[in-house]
Amino acid sequence: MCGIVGIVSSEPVNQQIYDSLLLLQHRGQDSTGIATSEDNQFHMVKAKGQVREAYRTRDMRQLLGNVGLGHVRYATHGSAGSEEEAQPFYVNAPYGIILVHNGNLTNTRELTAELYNVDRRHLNTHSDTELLLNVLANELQSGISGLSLDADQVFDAVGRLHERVEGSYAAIALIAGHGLLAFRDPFGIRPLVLGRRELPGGSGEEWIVASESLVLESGGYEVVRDVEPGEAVLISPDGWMYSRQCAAEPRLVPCAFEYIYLARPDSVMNGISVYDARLRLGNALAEQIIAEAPTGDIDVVMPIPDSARPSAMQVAQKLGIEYREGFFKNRYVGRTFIMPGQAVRKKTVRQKLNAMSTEFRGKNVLIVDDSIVRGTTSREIVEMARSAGAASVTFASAAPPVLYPHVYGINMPTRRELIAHGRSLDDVAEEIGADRLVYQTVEAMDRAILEGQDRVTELEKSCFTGEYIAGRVDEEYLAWVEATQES
Ligand SMILES: O=P(O)(O)OC[C@H]1O[C@H](OP(=O)(O)OP(=O)(O)O)[C@H](O)[C@@H]1O
Ligand SMILES: NC(=O)CC[C@H](N)C(=O)O
Ligand SMILES: [Mg+2]
Repeated sequence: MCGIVGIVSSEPVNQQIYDSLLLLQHRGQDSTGIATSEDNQFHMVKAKGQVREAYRTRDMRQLLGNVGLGHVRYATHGSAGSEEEAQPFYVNAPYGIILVHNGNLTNTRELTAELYNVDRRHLNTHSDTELLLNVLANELQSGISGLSLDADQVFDAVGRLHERVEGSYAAIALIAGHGLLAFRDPFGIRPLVLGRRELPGGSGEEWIVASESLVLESGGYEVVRDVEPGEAVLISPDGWMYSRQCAAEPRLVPCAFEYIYLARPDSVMNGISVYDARLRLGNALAEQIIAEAPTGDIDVVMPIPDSARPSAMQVAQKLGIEYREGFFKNRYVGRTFIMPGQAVRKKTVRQKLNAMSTEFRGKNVLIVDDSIVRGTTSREIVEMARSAGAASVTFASAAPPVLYPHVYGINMPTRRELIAHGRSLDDVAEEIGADRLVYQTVEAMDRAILEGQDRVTELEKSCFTGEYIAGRVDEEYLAWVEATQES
């Protein structure tokens, strides 16, 4: 999962893009990049690591221009450690295009072959984003004659891109001299939101597109709306906004994992508040706990910081059991799950969380997490709770068991790494060392996330059900991913 942002202004955008990326850091920690456009010249800086350490003052000074975009990467295709695969990506024709992408393409093998054999395009990395950019460039190139490019030609090109590309993609591109283009895949799996603000003193207006609404709010932008699934939005360098539905059959099916774990709680996605969804997941989980596990002996409910807090609060309230914070987090350590490599994830859980023994000694604790994926966190946490003196540990997950790979932008590509895959509830409890284990059901998760609105009626939840909505994702594909991707 990555974070993306693009801004069109009548003032320099470098600082605003930097600030926006800081707010999106929770979506990707592997690498980051910013590109700006000044007249017809692009400036670009990319680096490994997090936003704070990636940019120097001299880099920021170089990023001139009133139009720009930025990216924080959490690799799902190719290599997390590769500087060359850090985004944005650039092609020089037609016009010059720079692109950032959140999502994961699934027909990369077919696209790689087509782009070389038919379109005669050179690919220099293993990144799926480079494929997406080259398809866009190719479709733009094939739809123009002469020098001019109008909004309809751009939207036609995005329409042809939708026909060629499978998987998930929310993308933002700069087209030299023509402004900023943003588009979302026909299922709207990954988020993208559009905002606007008046510049102080009536000196014009600015447009922004970003992965999460909190970026807009923090920058003082009015949230205009989500970019629709399949839709493309083009904002000219002088601030004119054009939009069109470019997909033949758009259908909004956003990723459930955004609401469960990935997004910041203070964001609203597709009309659903992430925080409210997490509260409702907590309510539903409490009902499940009541139905499945005797709670009479439980002394305290505890969250695993940070993402589980809203759900854990509701569990405690619904069960009428005291809510306590027993795990403390080192705020200087990033999110564990989105780090590349299992060894570093495992080591980091210990560095990140510490169990305070006074809160555990002799107590029967109910620990709530938003999800159990590889079990890296839960295994360590249960062990820490026991060493801190817990009498018993009940573990509850606000998400259902993760049984299948996620191929649409969350890096859980192989079945063997998923702790619940091929294991019964009791086996998983034993694996993580818990006395009791309770999972949310898929139906209850659906209801909890979707409640209270009618805009979203279905969620992308293949990692729980094994049903993949976009592209050909079958046994052969999953086996190929398992054999080739880093996990
Ligand atoms: O079963 P696992 O493979 O360990 O994955 C699940 C865990 O990873 C995430 O936490 P993370 O530390 O990434 O972020 P957070 O601080 O936002 O909770 C998530 O909140 C779970 O705690
Ligand atoms: N998490 C993402 O959105 C990743 C984008 C792209 N697939 C990459 O690996 O760079
Ligand atoms: Mg967590």
